[in-house]
Amino acid sequence: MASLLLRQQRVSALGVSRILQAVNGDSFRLQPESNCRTFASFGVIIRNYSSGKGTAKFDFTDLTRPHTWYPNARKKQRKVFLHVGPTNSGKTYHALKRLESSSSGVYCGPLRLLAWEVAERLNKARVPCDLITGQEKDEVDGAKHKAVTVEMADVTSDYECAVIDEIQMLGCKTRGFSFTRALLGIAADELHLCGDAAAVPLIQELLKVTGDDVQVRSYERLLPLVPLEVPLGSFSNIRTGDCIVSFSRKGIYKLKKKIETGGKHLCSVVYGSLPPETRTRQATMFNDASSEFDVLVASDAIGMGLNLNISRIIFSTMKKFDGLERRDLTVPEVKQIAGRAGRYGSKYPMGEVTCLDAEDLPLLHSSLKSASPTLQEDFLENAKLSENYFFANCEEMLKVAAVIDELPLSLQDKYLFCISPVDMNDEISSQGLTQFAENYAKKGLVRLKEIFSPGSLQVPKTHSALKELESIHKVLELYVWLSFRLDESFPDHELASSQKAICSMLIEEFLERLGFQNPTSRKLNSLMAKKRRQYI
Ligand SMILES: Nc1ncnc2c1ncn2[C@@H]1O[C@H](COP(=O)(O)OP(=O)(O)OP(=O)(O)O)[C@@H](O)[C@H]1O
Ligand SMILES: [Mg+2]
Repeated sequence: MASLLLRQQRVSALGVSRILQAVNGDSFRLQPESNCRTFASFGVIIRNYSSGKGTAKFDFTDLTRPHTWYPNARKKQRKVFLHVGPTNSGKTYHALKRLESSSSGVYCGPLRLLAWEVAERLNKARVPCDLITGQEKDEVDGAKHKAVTVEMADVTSDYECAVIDEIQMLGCKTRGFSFTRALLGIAADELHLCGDAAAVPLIQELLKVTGDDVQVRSYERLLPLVPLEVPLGSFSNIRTGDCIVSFSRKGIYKLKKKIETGGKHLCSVVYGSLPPETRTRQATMFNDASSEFDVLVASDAIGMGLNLNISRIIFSTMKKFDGLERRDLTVPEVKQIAGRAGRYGSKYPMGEVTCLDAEDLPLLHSSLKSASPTLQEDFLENAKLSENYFFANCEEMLKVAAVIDELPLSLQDKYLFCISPVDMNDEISSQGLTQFAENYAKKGLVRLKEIFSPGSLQVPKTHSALKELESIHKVLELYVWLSFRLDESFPDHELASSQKAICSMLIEEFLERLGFQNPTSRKLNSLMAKKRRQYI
């Protein structure tokens, strides 16, 4: 099923006075009402066609036709190409070739790293391309192309060509609605969708009603991926080009330490809560053959679309805590991660994959042999929805809603805070959000200095200080995000951006110092200092 998100205010006692907006339908108008304390009551799903003048035609229940929410896209008969196949099979490559040769276009990816990679690539190919993510806007003179994270996709502009990468994510409970919105809403003559074949039947079904012309192109892996019969066993068997996978931050640093203690390798690290720019630099260092960082320790943050020079993936575990329980990795997860090994065009002729422990090998082998389960309708929770859709998981938003519900803010502002990139499970980050929202409600102006003293940042000395710095980075990132949307009320955009950059530099400094604890020779130290200068 494809995910949808709607925002709502509860219908008042009279039943008609509260106004709702379908977020997916950018054509709808929002009419916030005062004294509305109902924002935390997401969950009841209602849609309204607002006239903008107080009188409105209501259709509270019919959510069965989301494709009609995007009139711009519906004016076109789009040519839709579905590029499907396993990882590393050239799906994105072919879609990007088409994007590059079009007169205007947009690339929508699930990760900032991917959007960044595409903007780099197009600009290098002399196709000026803007980079737009929730937190950054890098505009290039004369650009007719954009590389964006899917949440930033614009459904009001016209493009010749659009690419939505990792389209199977439209089934994702938390972020899927943005993929659904992009799929139904982008007004492009040609729409290229790249991803897992598991999404084909659902997309064909969803696009039956749009009048688009849909073609499927299947790809084969460009380099073989070989599941090994033997586990890694000992860390002394680690070699250049290895990527060892762990799903916890703690686990990642433990592995890094173990490998570096051997004195032969230095490890780049990539995991979700690292600042994105740090992730990019760590990945770049690993990819650079002249860098001493020849081994990667990563979480599943590397699992989507990224091109890394990995020769062998080693699963340190086949279990992952998903917020509720520690469970086995799913077939698509194993395939996505394992598929990172053996990048076409790198120096490795094939990819290999294994586990640290022999007991995990059977699950690895069986997962790689299994077909990914197709995305399909598995429940009809709400009879008012068309059977191909389900509602987005709003849990994270509800946590924010609960915090800001009492504040005297307009519905629009409350909604903005609800969709902001805050990690409410992180104490510092959630305190940051609360304070921003409170100060904004009180004074309409939020100065960064009120909650943060510039100049106070230092290289962390302990893991808990590192964690704190990661959280501070999140708060600064939140400020930058808000400053893009409420620029007059959050005027310290430059300061927040520069402090954010310092934060990630300090984190990287810590990561590099970790690498110094063990290396054997002075020569290596001076090499590292040189590298560090290069990457700063
Ligand atoms: N025909 C080609 N010529 C040259 N390079 C190619 C070609 N096809 C793919 N590549 C390169 O191979 C690598 C993998 O391709 P790509 O990223 O398109 O794979 P993908 O199928 O999208 O994988 P994933 O599922 O991981 O996103 C990239 O570095 C890409 O530039
Ligand atoms: Mg890809």
